[in-house]
Amino acid sequence: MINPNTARAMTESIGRCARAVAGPSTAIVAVSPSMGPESIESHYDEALAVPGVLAEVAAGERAGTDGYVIACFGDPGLDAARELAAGPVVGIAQAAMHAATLVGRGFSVVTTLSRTAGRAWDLAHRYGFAAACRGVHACDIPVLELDRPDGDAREVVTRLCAEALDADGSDAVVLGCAGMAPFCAEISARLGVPVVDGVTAATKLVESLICLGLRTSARGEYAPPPPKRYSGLLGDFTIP
Ligand SMILES: NC(=O)NC1=NC(=O)NC1=O
Repeated sequence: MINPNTARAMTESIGRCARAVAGPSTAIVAVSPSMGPESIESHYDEALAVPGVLAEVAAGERAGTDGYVIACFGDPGLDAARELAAGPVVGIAQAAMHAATLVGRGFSVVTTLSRTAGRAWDLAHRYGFAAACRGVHACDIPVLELDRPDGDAREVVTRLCAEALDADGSDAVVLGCAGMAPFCAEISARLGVPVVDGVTAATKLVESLICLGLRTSARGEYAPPPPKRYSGLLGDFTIP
């Protein structure tokens, strides 16, 4: 489980959520880069998070990791990570959107800042869910304030999920941030519709792919990157 931001509390929360659904033979290791943004709320943050994500994948390959979840709703570095990894790499946005389309005709995404809505739409189109994604709604709560004990994030997100279902005519909700994972079961129970959290969806998807013997294809686009020199700080990365 790679948390692409450097917020330790989120990494621990992601690990807890993944372990809650992981099978008995699955060892969950939750990690986050030592460098990068404390939260990812813009294209700039996302770009600066990718080197750290790739460093964690490279370390995982050296350790023999079977598969990876990129636990940020922008799926930062997903394609590049697949070039490094032998096993499957699944982003929480892609996993959540897939799961939502298996239990509903149309889903609404409820995410954090309004400025990240475009990225969610981009991913829906990239993953082939342009028709199934009926709307993207932002609660405008900063990522690192989602778990504030004195905050009202859980209520705000729940209310926005209900409004999104009505506004979009959708029948499922995708939570658009790893920080919302702990809200998932309660919101689903209160609204009576499938609410999908990408952290747990991606965890089970990676498990399933591994169980099916499906590894990232080394043929074509996801083949290991051609060897070359990387100067400056990036030169410290060793591609496995
Ligand atoms: N839409 C989002 O805010 N996504 C995220 N930012 C993070 O730092 N983690 C996420 O999942």
